Amino acid sequence: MSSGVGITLDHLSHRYITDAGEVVHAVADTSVQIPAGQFVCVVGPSGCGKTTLLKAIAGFLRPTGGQVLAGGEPVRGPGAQRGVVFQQANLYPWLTVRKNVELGLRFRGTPAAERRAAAEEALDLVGLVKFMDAKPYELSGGMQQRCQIARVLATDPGIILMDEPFGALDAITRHRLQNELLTIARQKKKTIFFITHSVDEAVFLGDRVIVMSPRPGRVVMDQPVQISSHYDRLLLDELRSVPEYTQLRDRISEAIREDEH
Ligand SMILES: Nc1ncnc2c1ncn2[C@@H]1O[C@H](COP(=O)(O)OP(=O)(O)OP(=O)(O)O)[C@@H](O)[C@H]1O
Repeated sequence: MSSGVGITLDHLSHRYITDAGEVVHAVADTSVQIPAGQFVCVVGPSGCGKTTLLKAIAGFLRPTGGQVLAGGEPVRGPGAQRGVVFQQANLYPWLTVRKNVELGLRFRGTPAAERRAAAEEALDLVGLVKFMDAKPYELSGGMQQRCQIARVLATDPGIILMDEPFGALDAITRHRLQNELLTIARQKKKTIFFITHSVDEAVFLGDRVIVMSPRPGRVVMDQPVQISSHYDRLLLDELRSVPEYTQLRDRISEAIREDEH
């Protein structure tokens, strides 16, 4: 199993040129150092460049300024070391859950037996072993997201990039998946870059919360979160109501509101 890989955003900036020829300054001079194994949540107003940052780390776009390093190496395109989880699961409807999870490994030419073992292990982690032979349309929205997470886990990347993965789920399923993801993150020690609109979700999941300004996005708050390490014996759900948790959540919400004015 490969463990987490560090990420460096080195004076990253990005300007898009629209089809109409307008320049959109999405991200301004952003430098962030993310150590291997850290769970970082990014929040900020709509359009502040969160997805642009994620795409630059994934290697889906070349930033117009600065650079991204993953494990100390410049990112020049997508790579096996970085897995991406989107808001929509994008599963192939004609493939079973297991075959969907094996897909990344199949593209890499991993032998069938190895693929199967990795898929089963990943499905076990997300609690979907019983549904291995089901088709995606037989799964609920939450289960489809679990399947997408398993597909990324099966390829064993050092970095997992998540773009509002629970944004389309109902509140109860969302809480459940947050608990599961936190358990997996602690167990696997991957580096996780997680975009969300929910400050509550960010404080619950993150070892650190980064708050971005309105466009052009830059870091306006960089907040370590150590609540869960202080409350080791509490159940995950109980963590959400400890005073430190609610205070931090309010402080971050306030920082976002202040910056919007
Ligand atoms: N391909 C593109 N061409 C032109 N402008 C773009 C393109 N992609 C994004 N933008 C613009 O860049 C800005 C940042 O977009 P981005 O998707 O990174 O923001 P975001 O913080 O993830 O937004 P949201 O929270 O709404 O998902 C926005 O103003 C968006 O309209």
